[in-house]
Amino acid sequence: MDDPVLLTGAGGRVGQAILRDLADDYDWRLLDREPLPREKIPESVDADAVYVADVTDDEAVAEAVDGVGAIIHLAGDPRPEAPWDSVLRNNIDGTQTVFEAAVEADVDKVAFASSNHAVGAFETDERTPDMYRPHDDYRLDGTELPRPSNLYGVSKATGETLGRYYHDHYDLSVVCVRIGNLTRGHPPWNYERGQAMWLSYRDCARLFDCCLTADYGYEIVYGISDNERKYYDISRAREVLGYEPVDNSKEFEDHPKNQ
Ligand SMILES: NC(=O)C1=CN([C@@H]2O[C@H](COP(=O)(O)OP(=O)(O)OC[C@H]3O[C@@H](n4cnc5c(N)ncnc54)[C@H](O)[C@@H]3O)[C@@H](O)[C@H]2O)C=CC1
Ligand SMILES: O=C1O[C@H](COP(=O)(O)O)[C@@H](O)[C@H](O)[C@H]1O
Repeated sequence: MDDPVLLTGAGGRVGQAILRDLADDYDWRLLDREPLPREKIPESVDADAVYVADVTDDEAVAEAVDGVGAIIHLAGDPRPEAPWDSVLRNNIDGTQTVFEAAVEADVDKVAFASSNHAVGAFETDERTPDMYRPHDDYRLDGTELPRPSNLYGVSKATGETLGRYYHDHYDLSVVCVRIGNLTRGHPPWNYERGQAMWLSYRDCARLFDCCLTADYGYEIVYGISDNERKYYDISRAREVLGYEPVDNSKEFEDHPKNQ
């Protein structure tokens, strides 16, 4: 990808995981509604490539998108318990604004940060906790319909559907990454669900790197590390995107904080 890449929500956890490993690999433009402190901006990024803007501001988004080849769209309210007015504005309206700006500016591809919470209601009382354990072979693979856990999950499922619309009607390449649980350094302690859907920082960067370099039409993939415990099948991410995760939450299983 020689053209600039816009990263929305650049100051957050996922954005910083991506920039930590890919700062020098792309010509980044960074957008966040909060001013980014110096330590969150890679040295390779000029000040005029940093946009302080809300993703619901269509004029500001159009300016940031002009001339980019791809967008990684992360900005939004990430709280599973977020109220409807917030996810409606930040996640649904903001995502539609980004997709619309992308087609207006003739952008090639958009990687959209969806979530495990778009499908959290598959985790029924009958299936849990077994589905979080290595012996269990229950899998979601991205072909299933959404079954959101909460209104935040509804907003992520809506973002996926917006992506489908902009792909089908405007030929925009769209990949929706149902991100699991991103934590730095180690998986969440004493949390089987979180360990089954752990996404390490370096695997997060590897996955979004693939989203920028691979060819695809419309895809929904799961964003987790190569965990032994899992209920998400990452074959599609491997096959279509070339994703090769290197971490596995099992490596931390005997850590004292897990006992
Ligand atoms: N961290 C995780 O484990 C997971 C994250 N995700 C998704 O990934 C994305 C990023 O999540 P995190 O980095 O964890 O969240 P975060 O809260 O650390 O970062 C989000 C960033 O987006 C910015 N932002 C929020 N609303 C905005 C708006 N309306 N306009 C412009 N900027 C705005 C915030 O200022 C913040 O810097 C979110 O869409 C979240 O739903 C999905 C699944 C798991
Ligand atoms: O979508 C998200 O999912 C992760 C994991 O969910 P949790 O309910 O197991 O914590 C969450 O940590 C993150 O904030 C959220 O954006």
